Amino acid sequence: MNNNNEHSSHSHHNHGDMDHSKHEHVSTEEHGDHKDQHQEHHAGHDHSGHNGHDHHHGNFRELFLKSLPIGIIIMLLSPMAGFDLPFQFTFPYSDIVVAILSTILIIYGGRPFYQGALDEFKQKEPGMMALVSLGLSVSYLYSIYAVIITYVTGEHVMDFFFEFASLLLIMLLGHWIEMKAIGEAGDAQEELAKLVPKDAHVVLDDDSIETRPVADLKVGDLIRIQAGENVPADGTIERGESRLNEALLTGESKAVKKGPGDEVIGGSTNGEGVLYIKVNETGDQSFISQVQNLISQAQSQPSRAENIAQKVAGWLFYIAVIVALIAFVVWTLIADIPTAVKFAITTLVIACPHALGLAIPLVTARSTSLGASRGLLVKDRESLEIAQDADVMILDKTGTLTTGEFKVLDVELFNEKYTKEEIISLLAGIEGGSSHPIAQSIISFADQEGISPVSFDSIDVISGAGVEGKANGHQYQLISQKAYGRNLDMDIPKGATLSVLVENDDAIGAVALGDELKATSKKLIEALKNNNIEPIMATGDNEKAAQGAAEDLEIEYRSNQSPQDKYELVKTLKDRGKKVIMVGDGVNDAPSLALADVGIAIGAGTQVALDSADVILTQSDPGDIESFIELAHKTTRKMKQNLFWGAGYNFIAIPLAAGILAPIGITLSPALGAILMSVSTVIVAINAILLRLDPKK
Ligand SMILES: Nc1ncnc2c1ncn2[C@@H]1O[C@H](COP(=O)(O)OP(=O)(O)OP(=O)(O)O)[C@@H](O)[C@H]1O
Ligand SMILES: [Cu+]
Ligand SMILES: [Mg+2]
Repeated sequence: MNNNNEHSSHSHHNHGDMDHSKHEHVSTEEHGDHKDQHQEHHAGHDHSGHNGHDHHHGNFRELFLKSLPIGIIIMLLSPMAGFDLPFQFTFPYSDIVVAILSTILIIYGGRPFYQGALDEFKQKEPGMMALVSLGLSVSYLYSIYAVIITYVTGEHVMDFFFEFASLLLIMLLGHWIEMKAIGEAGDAQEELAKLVPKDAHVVLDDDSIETRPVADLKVGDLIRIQAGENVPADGTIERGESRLNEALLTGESKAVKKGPGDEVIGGSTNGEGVLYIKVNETGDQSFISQVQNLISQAQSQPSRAENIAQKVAGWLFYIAVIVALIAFVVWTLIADIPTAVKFAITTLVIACPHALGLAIPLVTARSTSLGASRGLLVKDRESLEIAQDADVMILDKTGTLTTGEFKVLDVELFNEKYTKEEIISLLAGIEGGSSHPIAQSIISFADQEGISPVSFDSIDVISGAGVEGKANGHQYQLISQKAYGRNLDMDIPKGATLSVLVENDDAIGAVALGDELKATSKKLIEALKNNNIEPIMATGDNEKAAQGAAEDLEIEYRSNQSPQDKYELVKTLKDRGKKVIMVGDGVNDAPSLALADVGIAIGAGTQVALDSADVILTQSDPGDIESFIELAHKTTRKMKQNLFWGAGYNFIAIPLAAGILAPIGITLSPALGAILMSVSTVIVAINAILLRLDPKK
């Protein structure tokens, strides 16, 4: 088992490359060469570290079931530790039969352990497989030696065939159970992969249907999705209406109603209706495989706790071997060689770097899949450990705490040259180049008024201030009042966001917009305060708008914050020794998201924000920030428990196995040692499975 080292050597920093037409889609795309390296590296050892046994060391279930009869015969024919138990019988030369059966058993049933040990030595990280192999080898070889001596000298020397057989059987059984328990902890990637059906029904030109493997789908294909089927690829609905469940992809548990023109994501579940969709993305480009990439990226970064666990697990092999040698020498001196061999074997077998090696990966696997099912994509695993003792959370206002769906409250004119319609047409035109929530709101407003946008020749975004562009030979800007820098002669509606339309440095119009708090914002602020995380709202919006929202939420705030100001704010707080979480959605939040100890990009944010963030919330629900904090707390707690258990177990088990309590009559047999070692791993796995999130309120 090489769980100890597979996450060690890579830390990928990939930058996504997203199709801007679908902001709700989170995507990352690795650079070609990177990806190859990644896969190559993992080809040798298993990727997730949770199913390595089946791949590398054979199928433990089958090995156990086939080894069982041989093992039982050996145990029946050989006296345990020299004592004849009532169910045992021997006959002349039965020890020769036992020796032959044991040889078959060690070759067949012992193979996975020796192979595992070989892998471990190749990677210069001997671990549990090496220990088990040593234990098996010592008991087997010593017993063969005992049989030979017995026949050569005629004097009976005690053998360990009983111990050898029981040890091997328990090891096989233990690993079979382990594998099952580990499997339960969940593999987010596998769960996602299961969502995509194998076949798709392609509608051909003559309207007939051909069922094709999903891998053969092409962009532009028209496919039919029957009621109740899963969607095979990302696409746009051409015909039909239905409710789709995207729970595993976006965390939205309610089915979403969709009809012609709406986009559907591969992997979501179709409800009652039959849908005809045109395929937009397939394979690597699809939303689901981008999410899978993200998860695998996160899983390839070792977390802090994991680093500790790996170090300790690395030492365990040497500790166990040294203690076993000491036990052997001491027991040879105070008792006899067979006793000494027994204690040495037990010591080798009981030391389980495995529990320690799995302690953290299992919790991570569990917490990643738990997070993903709530729409929390953790790109950087350490962020869970850091967020857990955060001091401050800086929240952006627009789109994070508020809906970002602005209502146009007022359009003001400052120059007789333009009519109101012309101003609105200019506003809508210039916003065509912006991805700011204000832009979408103004464009739909113009659309509703039946006003078509002016066509702009070029548009540039002025980060944190607005947009500028050229149309009809004129230079226009749509910027905040702060950026405009002069007073305006108008009554600004209370709490409104104001943007000024400027032509050649003169205001020709202004638009006042109103936004509302999201339903769960207030609850989030309360939850943060309860968790001793101080919330601060930092917004690029004007003082009045900021104050209004902050008063409703009862939080501290900073208004008129440029991207630079937000960055400075994070920096100042960090310099003061605070752990800072930053939550944002916009382009202008990217620098501070990257600087903060934990950067959370919320919902339909921009690609830049998604790239710089450590955590991505696929929905725009502030309640998910609460879930993230809860996940951080629970994950860290489980990690600590598992680490404590995995390390503490050895602390007690190794001396016990070496016979330290023999003077007061407590000793362990190799078989019991094997049981304890398996149990300790299963406990770690079960503890990880018990990681649950409270139901979303
Ligand atoms: N595309 C745009 N159209 C019109 N005005 C804009 C645009 N982008 C920015 N502005 C103006 O600049 C101000 C600051 O924008 P910025 O993006 O920094 O903050 P914000 O996103 O509104 O608020 P927050 O920081 O809370 O998200 C806005 O309040 C707005 O007046
Ligand atoms: Cu193990
Ligand atoms: Mg913003």
